[in-house]
Amino acid sequence: MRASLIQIAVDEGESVDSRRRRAAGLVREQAGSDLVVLPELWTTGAFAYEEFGREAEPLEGPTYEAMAKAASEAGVWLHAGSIPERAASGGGPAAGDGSLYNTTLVFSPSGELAAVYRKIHRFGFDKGEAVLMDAGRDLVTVRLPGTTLGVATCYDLRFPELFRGLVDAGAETLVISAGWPERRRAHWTLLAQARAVENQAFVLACGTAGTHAGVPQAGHSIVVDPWGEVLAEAGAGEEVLTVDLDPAKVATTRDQFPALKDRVLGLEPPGHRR
Ligand SMILES: NC(=O)CCC(=O)C(=O)O
Repeated sequence: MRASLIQIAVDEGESVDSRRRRAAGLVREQAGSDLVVLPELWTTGAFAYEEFGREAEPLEGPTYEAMAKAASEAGVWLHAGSIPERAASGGGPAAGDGSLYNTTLVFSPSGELAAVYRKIHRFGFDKGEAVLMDAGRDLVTVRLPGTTLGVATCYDLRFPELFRGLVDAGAETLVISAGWPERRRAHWTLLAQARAVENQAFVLACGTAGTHAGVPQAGHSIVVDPWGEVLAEAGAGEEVLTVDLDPAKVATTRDQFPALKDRVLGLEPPGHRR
């Protein structure tokens, strides 16, 4: 399976329309790959909080249209990163007409919508995304020929229980789209490897390059195999990271080193038994 991670630069000098056209062109250039991945909130920038409401789109808005078309023209499975989605109804904290979500779209090679994932862990503590957007509730997996994707977004990477839930639902390839800042790049690399090792799964983590809202982005998109080996890692700038994976490696790793079978579930809290 050939996967291409498009680490697009999200700089303030470029309009959303221009970046959308450029992203579609980059997806089309990946014809021949099986799976193409874009990062989190690449239309606005993950830290451009003021843009979220202004640039929010309905699910089937301009980014959906452009990405569905690009997926079918390239003939690839497309994890189209995420968009600020204004849901048709709801009424989230700062949403106005409807709730805002950080929403991932996945398209099949014929351009059909295959999955929608709304980010569960919102970043910012008591500001930014955490107050502007609503939280998704549902884990999402997507069956591809040869592997099952488990979908997660950026800050989700810090929450191992989400990934265990995806593995329990059959995920073998964990795809994380992100807008991770340079300041915490060491966490990004470490956590990507940890999620691969503990879940004995491939990790495809695609971030952004550039600087928006004064936040330099880490880049360094990374692909890790189920043994924790880094198969490929991008630099800091805009780049397409392409890697060939053998999906069967998940089963062989889990058979040869069956640590997942040794899980002990339902542990009691301290002091429960006297
Ligand atoms: N967009 C995000 O979720 C940022 C996450 C982040 O910066 C971190 O976890 O650190």
